[in-house]
Amino acid sequence: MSTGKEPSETMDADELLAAMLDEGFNRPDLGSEYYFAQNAQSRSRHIIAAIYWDLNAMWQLQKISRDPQSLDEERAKYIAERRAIEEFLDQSMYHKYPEIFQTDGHYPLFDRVRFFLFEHGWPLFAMCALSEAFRTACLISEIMVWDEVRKLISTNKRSIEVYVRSRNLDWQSPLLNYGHLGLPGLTSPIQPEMDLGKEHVHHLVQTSDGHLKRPVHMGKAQTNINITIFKPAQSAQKTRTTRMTRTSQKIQTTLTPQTTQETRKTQIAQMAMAQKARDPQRHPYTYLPKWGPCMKCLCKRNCPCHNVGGLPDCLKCQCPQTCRCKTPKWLMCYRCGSTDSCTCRAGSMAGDLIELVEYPIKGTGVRALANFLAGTIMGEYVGEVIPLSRKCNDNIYALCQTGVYGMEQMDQVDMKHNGITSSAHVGNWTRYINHHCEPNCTFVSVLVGNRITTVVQAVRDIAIFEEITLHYGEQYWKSTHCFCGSSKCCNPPT
Ligand SMILES: C[S@@+](CC[C@H](N)C(=O)[O-])C[C@H]1O[C@@H](n2cnc3c(N)ncnc32)[C@H](O)[C@@H]1O
Repeated sequence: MSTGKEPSETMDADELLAAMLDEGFNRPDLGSEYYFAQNAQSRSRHIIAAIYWDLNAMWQLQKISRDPQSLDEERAKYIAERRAIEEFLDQSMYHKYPEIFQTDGHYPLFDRVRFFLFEHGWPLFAMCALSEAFRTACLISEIMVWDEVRKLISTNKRSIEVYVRSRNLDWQSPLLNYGHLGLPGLTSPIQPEMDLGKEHVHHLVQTSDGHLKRPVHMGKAQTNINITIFKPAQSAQKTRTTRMTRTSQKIQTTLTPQTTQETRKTQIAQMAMAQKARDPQRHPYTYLPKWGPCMKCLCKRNCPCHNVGGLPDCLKCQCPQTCRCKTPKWLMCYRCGSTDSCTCRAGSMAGDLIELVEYPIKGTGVRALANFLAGTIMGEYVGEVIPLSRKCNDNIYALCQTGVYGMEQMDQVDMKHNGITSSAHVGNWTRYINHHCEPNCTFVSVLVGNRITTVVQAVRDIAIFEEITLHYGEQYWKSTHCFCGSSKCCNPPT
């Protein structure tokens, strides 16, 4: 609504703000109420992201400290963190129950604690107190920022509770320190209302009505795995009886008594190679190094430095003098950059900072619990590998595994499909990423270790609590409507 006035010195703050907005100021001058409110909101979002980050860090520390092989420093770090939590709870208790403290020590009066406890009770307070960001915000943040943090905690109360409980974080024992003092209302909520700690964290989906469910597909519970699995026994028979017999028949017919011993040897070697290539034990995504020209000097001969990416700082390359050697070349590993066969795995921390939630119509989806930067590798798309020789009945979660793209060496790898990764029954959290016609992530096929694998990578910055999305390809939506809600939707509901 236009006020029709120009900003002037006689206006009060509200009028000035309205006039400035009329004039097309998106961001009013520093010092205005509007600016502070905006600033408080953005700062509170950073604080809530830091709270989840800390809870995750506490989970990792707790796991390490309970490991009998952990180092003394690691255990000391965990103990120091626990002390900081207890100290914070002491301050909060003192405010609530000053009579129990036989001390002259001064603790700050803490209205924030009182309101928080009134709104959410001790369990959520103790859970949040595990985070240093929460403790600091509670103690020293500005009032407007704290109000925003409180609002965000209120709307994500369930999410925080599920995060802490499903990771078996020990929030109870610091509270039990005060149990013997007979504090009212402390002992009962300590009992867990639900036993989430036994399930993998990605076996829990938060429903819109505040419940939790275990993901199920075609009547079968979906299980979380860390790496892609391949069962050669299931695909072995078919490969052997069809392709293998045909190859050996062909070679046998050419083996006539007149063939010289030399040719015979070559043919046997060829047969062995053919057998190896069709070995059902071989993982279909294994990258087989190839012979080829040196990419640095483009001398079209094989180079000993394996410098297929043409790295300018390669010291090994002595081309063109030594380019006559015959060394198989490797693509560069996406993780470590090595051109030798390495043992890398496409691990990612992002899976610890997401949660599974149910979205209307689309079903289970993935919500970010951190601010992720563009380019972050969110996770590897894992599942059961179905070789091309086997029929795949999954048309919901199946992903074709192609050669490596998104890399300079694209032209050196066949772009044909190597197999299908189906995560219908076994897979990780990435299988729940819903489609969006303007997604924030994309599939990238890369070489990691000696396997070609598909990872999910952020294409733009993703803000905390945003849904993580991918583009499945327009083909996927030929016969069904897409409910992404984008103005560029490929097949919106009519
Ligand atoms: C790979 S799964 C994603 C996880 C799935 N939501 C679930 O509950 O397991 C793909 C399926 O999710 C649903 N889905 C994902 N994105 C959607 C969208 N934009 N509109 C409608 N349905 C969607 C469709 O049922 C689709 O077949």
